Amino acid sequence: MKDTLTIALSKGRIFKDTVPLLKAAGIEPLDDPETSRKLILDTNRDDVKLVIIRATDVPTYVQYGAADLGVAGKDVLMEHGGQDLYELVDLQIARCKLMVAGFANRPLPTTGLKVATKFVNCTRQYFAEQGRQVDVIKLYGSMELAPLVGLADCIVDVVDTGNTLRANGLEPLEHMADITSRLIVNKASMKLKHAPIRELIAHIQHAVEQRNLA
Ligand SMILES: Nc1ncnc2c1ncn2[C@@H]1O[C@H](COP(=O)(O)OP(=O)(O)OP(=O)(O)O)[C@@H](O)[C@H]1O
Ligand SMILES: O=P(O)(O)OC[C@H]1O[C@H](OP(=O)(O)OP(=O)(O)O)[C@H](O)[C@@H]1O
Repeated sequence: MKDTLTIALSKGRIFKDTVPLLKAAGIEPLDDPETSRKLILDTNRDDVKLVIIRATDVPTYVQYGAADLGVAGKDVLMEHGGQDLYELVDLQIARCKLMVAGFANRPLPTTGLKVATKFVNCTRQYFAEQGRQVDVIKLYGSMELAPLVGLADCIVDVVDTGNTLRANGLEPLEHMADITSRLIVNKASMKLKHAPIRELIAHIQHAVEQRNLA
């Protein structure tokens, strides 16, 4: 019997940008997660299933082997820590930057700096490396609101066009990391299902290169 491969994806931009890469590997989902309520999607291949989960949960499913592979942003991977998984292909999708953002003409306090973010580990590490003492306030979304209502002096979040920051009177202040999404693989799956995973990776890698040439 053929090994089954389970691939973890999040709805929205990652799903949308991953579908063409999967198609190049001969894998086509039979449902659209934007319209279906199903969490496990069949594909045109009996041996490949997609599981649709929150972006932040993708590394966890892959770490524990509940999914063999997944697609996750580098921001999410840095925050997770990357235990028990390999980061194999930079898919160069969902490109953005992890940044510190705040009010343009208000210097950040040098002591007692309050930072609101969902990226608490990345944030602690970034400021600790610079010897800056911070209070990190964990949020789950809409970080931009925090400085506006005095919850924090600044935020750490991903920025693409900068429109969300601008719309809220904020600006990017410090660049922390360039972000793209990566294909990740569970370490045990990589050993046990080596051949089908290698084949899938080769197709996806090729599709990324072809897309970049176009
Ligand atoms: N505005 C953006 N432009 C480009 N890429 C982005 C943008 N926002 C987020 N990303 C990247 O896409 C990934 C998935 O983002 P998405 O918005 O689908 O999930 P999320 O809402 O951040 O996560 P969750 O649902 O788990 O809270 C992020 O981890 C990041 O790498
Ligand atoms: O610089 P911009 O182009 O404005 O993009 C940045 C915004 O994108 C992300 O949110 P997203 O659009 O994914 O919304 P969500 O995470 O709340 O779904 C992020 O949390 C920022 O709010």
